[in-house]
Amino acid sequence: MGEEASCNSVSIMEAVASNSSNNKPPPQAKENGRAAAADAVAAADAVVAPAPVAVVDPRLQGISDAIRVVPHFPKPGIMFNDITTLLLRPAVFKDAVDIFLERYRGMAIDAVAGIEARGFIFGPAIALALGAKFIPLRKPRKLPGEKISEKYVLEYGTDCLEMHVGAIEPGERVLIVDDLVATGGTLSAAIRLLERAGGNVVECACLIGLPKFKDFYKLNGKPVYVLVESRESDTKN
Ligand SMILES: O=P(O)(O)OC[C@H]1O[C@H](OP(=O)(O)OP(=O)(O)O)[C@H](O)[C@@H]1O
Ligand SMILES: Nc1ncnc2[nH]cnc12
Repeated sequence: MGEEASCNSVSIMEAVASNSSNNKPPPQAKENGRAAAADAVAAADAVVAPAPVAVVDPRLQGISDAIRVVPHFPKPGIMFNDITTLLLRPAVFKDAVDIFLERYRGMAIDAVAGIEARGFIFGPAIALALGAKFIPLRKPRKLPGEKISEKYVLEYGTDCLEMHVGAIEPGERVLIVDDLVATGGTLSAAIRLLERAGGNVVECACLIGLPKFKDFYKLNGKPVYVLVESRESDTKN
């Protein structure tokens, strides 16, 4: 993959949403004999709708370049996207957090839920800057108090997430943070946990999304905001 191709200019979910919404007449319009009218509306839309403009944030390329790709880790066939190399570059680490803050300031986020382990690196920085509480979603047998659990399937195995009862109040607006979405199994479990406790999941935010899963970037009806696509090879680190 070329370096230019490795960055998204906006979230993948936003692109999916715009493809699937107002650009075409609904199918039932054709079925009930209003095909010509619907086509005319579509044609008018095509004339007046502004062409999408790809505004590429220059920080995204730096973020993509700072992530190391380790082939065949933790098992053969997995191209592991390692964010620890990004953490060694404070300016790039800050860029990533800043981009999330630019998106979520003003969205009345009450809580940031971080997924163990790598969501614990980005989530608290975002929570503190937003003035929101931080909720750790932990792997099994780590939380001492009363908890609820959700199992899920991973690219390379199965796992479970747990959350303390009482961490979220019903109706609170939650942002879920992790480093990477691959199958979406982990984020889906996190969404289920928070919703079972009455949380209002506003969005999920990840640094990296694997391109082969990009059509799935709406999970349990919740948008997933991704900064960069994963790189499948590594030439820089
Ligand atoms: O979209 P998915 O297919 O569910 O995969 C994404 C998850 O996998 C990784 O964590 P991992 O389970 O490897 O745990 P770790 O961070 O504790 O190493 C990553 O940090 C995400 O949490
Ligand atoms: N390819 C990958 N790189 C890093 N973390 C992951 N979690 C699931 N798939 C992954």
